[in-house]
Amino acid sequence: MAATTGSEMKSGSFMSEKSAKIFVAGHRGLVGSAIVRKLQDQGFTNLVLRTHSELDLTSQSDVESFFATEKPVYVILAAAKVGGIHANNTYPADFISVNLQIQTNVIHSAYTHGVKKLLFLGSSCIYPKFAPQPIPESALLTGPLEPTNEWYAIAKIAGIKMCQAYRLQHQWDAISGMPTNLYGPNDNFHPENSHVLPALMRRFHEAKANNADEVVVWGSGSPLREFLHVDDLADACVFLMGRYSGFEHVNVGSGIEVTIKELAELVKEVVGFEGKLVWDCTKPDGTPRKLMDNSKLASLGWTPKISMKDGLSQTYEWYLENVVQKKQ
Ligand SMILES: NC(=O)C1=CN([C@@H]2O[C@H](COP(=O)(O)OP(=O)(O)OC[C@H]3O[C@@H](n4cnc5c(N)ncnc54)[C@H](OP(=O)(O)O)[C@@H]3O)[C@@H](O)[C@H]2O)C=CC1
Ligand SMILES: C[C@H]1O[C@H](OP(=O)(O)OP(=O)(O)OC[C@H]2O[C@@H](n3cnc4c(=O)[nH]c(N)nc43)[C@H](O)[C@@H]2O)[C@@H](O)[C@@H](O)C1=O
Repeated sequence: MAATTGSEMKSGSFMSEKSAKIFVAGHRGLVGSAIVRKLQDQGFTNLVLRTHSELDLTSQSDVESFFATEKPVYVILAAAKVGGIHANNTYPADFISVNLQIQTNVIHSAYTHGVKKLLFLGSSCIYPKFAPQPIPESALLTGPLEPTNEWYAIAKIAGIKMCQAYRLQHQWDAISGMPTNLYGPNDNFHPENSHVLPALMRRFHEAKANNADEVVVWGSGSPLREFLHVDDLADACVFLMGRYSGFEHVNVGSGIEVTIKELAELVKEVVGFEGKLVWDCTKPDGTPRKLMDNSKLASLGWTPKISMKDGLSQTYEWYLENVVQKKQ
């Protein structure tokens, strides 16, 4: 069989089909909600959305009936079991099984029911723990994974491979984007299960409100992480839907890399906490560094716009208005 991988870049019709039915899976999450805002800003009028309780994407029969009935033309898959280092490390069975089920059901039913194009979202944790930095797309499957999130990473790698397999066998336009660590409105601010940025924002906020002297931060503070505002990611997703039809997944990063210690100092300043930091070295550091090589996406014509300073202030304002004030 000839390997039909699709053109690396073509100007698809997506951007001109403003009334085409688009299923954004996971539309109430950090990423899905940002994608909905971006699509609406760009004039897309026919979004089909389902909450988790309306459609459980782990149910193959429910997903199948949904696609048979709704017949979306485009799909953006931003529904997944997601969490930070502690959640990934504590619930490995959930992270591998739920993600494999959601993505397998959605990708297969989307193909079967004639969806024109699908975007699958993975994560920078798909790359080997000691990948070359910045990490090019070609580093996939070249070495062992970071143990704290290998179960989630294996599911995400399977998602990329499923898109590639359907492209090869059926010439179907399924693409994959690999975002770096994200933050922004509608993030998960759970004290243990969230990612580092929302976890610290909440912890500093609560410490300030309670006049605490210190805040505990996990690990050694030395790991490096790259952060991208979710509105930039959403912009990149719409860009990829309109402009990319290649076989290989595409990294989506910011190039903005800080140590966890620097991040803690930045969040502390934005929140206005004046006490000290205490490091809990019983907690895992995870991968030492995972900076994406963004040159592929940049060469297609996309670059991020939101600075970390603006992104952090905007996210803290959102947190105050939408989490803190709603609790009062
Ligand atoms: N956050 C980050 O830093 C990063 C995220 N990503 C990727 O982006 C995508 C979205 O992540 P993010 O927005 O952060 O995650 P969130 O947890 O914020 O949102 C996930 C969404 O998926 C929905 N969902 C989960 N399970 C099911 C299910 N069984 N049936 C239906 N819906 C379900 C959730 O609904 P409900 O809340 O009702 O359960 C929620 O709306 C994921 O693929 C993730 O891997 C990639 C890199 C970094
Ligand atoms: C996006 C990516 O996110 C996950 O990987 P991660 O980047 O390691 O995730 P994280 O944000 O939880 O931690 C980043 C760093 O920060 C430190 N850290 C300090 N203090 C807190 C803290 O309070 N909470 C958390 N969560 N981490 C803390 C923590 O010890 C670590 O060194 C994947 O599992 C997977 O979900 C994935 O793909």
